[in-house]
Amino acid sequence: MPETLAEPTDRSAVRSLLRLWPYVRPVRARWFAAAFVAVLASCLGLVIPLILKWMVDGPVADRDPGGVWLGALYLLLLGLAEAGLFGLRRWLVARPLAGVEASLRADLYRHLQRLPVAFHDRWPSGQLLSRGTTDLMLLRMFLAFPLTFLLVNATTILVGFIILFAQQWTLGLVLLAPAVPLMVLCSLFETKYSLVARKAQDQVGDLTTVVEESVLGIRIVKGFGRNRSQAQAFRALAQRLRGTELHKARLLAWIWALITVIPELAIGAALVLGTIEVADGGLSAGTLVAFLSTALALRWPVESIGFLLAMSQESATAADRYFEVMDVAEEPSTAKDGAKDGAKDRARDGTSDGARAGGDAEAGLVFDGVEFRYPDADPDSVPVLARIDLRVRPGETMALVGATGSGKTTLTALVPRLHDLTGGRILLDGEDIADLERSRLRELVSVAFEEPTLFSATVGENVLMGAEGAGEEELRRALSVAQADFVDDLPHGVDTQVGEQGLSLSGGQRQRLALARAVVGRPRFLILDDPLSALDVHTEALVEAALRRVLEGTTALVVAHRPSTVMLADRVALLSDGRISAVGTHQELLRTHTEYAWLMSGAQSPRSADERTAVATAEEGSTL
Ligand SMILES: Nc1ncnc2c1ncn2[C@@H]1O[C@H](COP(=O)(O)OP(=O)(O)OP(=O)(O)O)[C@@H](O)[C@H]1O
Repeated sequence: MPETLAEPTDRSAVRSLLRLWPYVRPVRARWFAAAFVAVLASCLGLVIPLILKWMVDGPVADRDPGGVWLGALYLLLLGLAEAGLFGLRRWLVARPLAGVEASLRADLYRHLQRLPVAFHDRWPSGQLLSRGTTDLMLLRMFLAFPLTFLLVNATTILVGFIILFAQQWTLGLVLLAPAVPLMVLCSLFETKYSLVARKAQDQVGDLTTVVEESVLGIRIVKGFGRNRSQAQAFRALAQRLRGTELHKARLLAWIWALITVIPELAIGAALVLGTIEVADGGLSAGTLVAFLSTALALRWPVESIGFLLAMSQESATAADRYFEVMDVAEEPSTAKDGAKDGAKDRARDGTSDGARAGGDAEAGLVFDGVEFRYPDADPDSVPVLARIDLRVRPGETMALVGATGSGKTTLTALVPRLHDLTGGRILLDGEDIADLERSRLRELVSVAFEEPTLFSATVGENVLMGAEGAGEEELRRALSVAQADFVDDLPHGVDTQVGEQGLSLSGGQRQRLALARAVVGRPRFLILDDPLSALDVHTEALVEAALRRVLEGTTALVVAHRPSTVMLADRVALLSDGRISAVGTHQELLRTHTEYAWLMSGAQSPRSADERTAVATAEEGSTL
C-alpha cells in the first residue's frame, strides 16, 4: 500500500505561495486589473449605507417621495455597477489563470520526464497524478478567488472602518474590539488547518495510487478473485480520507462560528449604544442607520475570511506538494555533470578524459570494474553488481544468463544509463557512457525489456518511437524482423490505436512490437532483456532467424533464460550473485559450469556445490 510521502511540517504559507510568482508574472497586469476592479466593486457596496443615510435624514425625514425615488434609483445603479464590475473581474482573470495552470502542468510533465528512474521507483504514481491534477486545480482556484478576495476583503474592511470611524468613532471602537481575538483565532486555525490539509492531500494521492493499480491490474484482481480485498483496501483508505476531511470540516465549522458570532456580538453592542445615543440626541437616526448598514455590509468580508484562509492553506499545501517534485534534481545530461560521489570520479581518473575513440581493447561494449548499488540501498550493503569486467566485441551478440535476482536486468539498465553507476565505467566503442550526452547515448543504444510497455497511440507510432526520423520503410523492416505480421490483420494495420499499455494485444504481440521499436533505428548497440519470453517456440525461431541478420552488424547484450534464446548469441556470460563468474560459448559453459548447466536444464537450482557437480556430470556432453 502506498504511503504518505512527506510528513506535514510547519512552514510559511506565504513563502510557499510566493513560489508561484514566476508563473503569475506574465499575467500580472490582468490579475492586478481584475483585483482593482473587484476592490472597486466591493467598495461601491459601501456607498449604499451613505445613500441610505442621505435618504433617512433627507427625503424620508422631509416626507419627500421624489427624493426617495431618486435615492432608490441611485441604489439600483450602484447595484448594477457592482454586478457589472464583478463580471468584468471574472472575464479578466479566467483565461490568463487557465494559462497559468496549463504552464504549471506542462512544467511538471516535462520535469517528470527528466527525473531519474530511481525517482519513479520511489514515488507512487498516484502521488504524482494527484499533484498534476487536484493540486494544480487548487492553485488556479487560489489565484482566481481566495488571493483576490483576501485583498478585496482587507481593503473593504479598511475602507469600511474609515467610514465607520468618520461617522461615530466611539461606536467604531466597539466594532473594532473583536479584531485582536479574531486575529489570534485565525492564526491558531491556520496552523492546525495547514497540517490537516496536507494530510488530506497526501491521502488523496494514496487513494489515487490504489485506484490506478486496481485499474491497471484489473486482470490480476479478477483472475485471483481479489475484488473484495482490493475493495477493502480502497475502503480503508477512503475511510481514512473521510476522517481527515471531517477533521477539516470541524476546524472550518469552529472558525466559521467564531468569526460569525464575535462580530455580531459587537454589532449588537453598537446597536444598543447607538440607539441610546440617538435617544439622547447625540446622534441622528440617519447616521445610526448608515453606521449599522456599513457594519452589516462588512459582515461578509469578515465572515468569509475563515474559508478564504482555509482555501489559501490548501493552496499553500498544493504549492508545497508541487514544488516537492519540481525541486528534485533532473538527470544531468552526462553522468559527469551530475557526478557528486567521489567513487565515480575516482573510477574514471586516468582512464577517460572526455569522449575518446578507444583502441581495439575498448571497441564494442565494455564493462570495466562496474559496481552498482540502488540509490535507496544502505551504502554499506553488498552491491547488486560488483566488479563486473566484461567485453562484448563489436558485432558480437553476448547472452547474459544468471539465476533470478542475480542482477541481469540491473546490468542491462546501466547501459542506457537508466541508473548511473556507483563504480567503474561502461564504454561504447571506447566512449565512456558517463561522458556521452543522453541524446547521443539514446541514438547509440536501443533497448527492449521483458515487460513491453506500449503507449496509447497507433502501432506505427509506438514502433517509430524507437528512432527519430524513421519512416515507413524502416517501420516495415522492423515489423518484419520482429515477425509482427499480425499488425496487417489489425483493423487499421499500423494505424490501429492500441489501448492503454497495449492491453488490447497479447503478451507476445506486445513483445514483438517492443522488439520492433528496439531495432527500428538500426542501433549500434542493442540491449534485450529476455525479449522473446512470451513467444511460442515457432515464432521465437522465426524472430531469431530475422534478428540474427540484424545482429550481424550490431553489438548486442541479450538477457536469456532459455536455451533457445541463448542460441542467438555468439558467447554467453554467466552472472552469479552480481558478478560475472564465467564467459564462453554455450557448449563450453555447459561442460564446465554446473550452475550454467542447471540454469539451462530448467531444473531447480541445487543447494550445495556437491549437488551442482553431480548434475554437471550428468549433463556433460548433452546438447539442448
Ligand atoms: N529498483 C530497485 N531498487 C532496489 N533494489 C532493486 C531494484 N530493482 C531490483 N532490485 C534488486 O536488485 C537485485 C537484482 O535484480 P534484477 O532485476 O537485476 O535481477 P534479474 O537477474 O534480472 O532477475 P530476473 O531474472 O528475475 O529478472 C534483486 O535483488 C532485486 O531485489
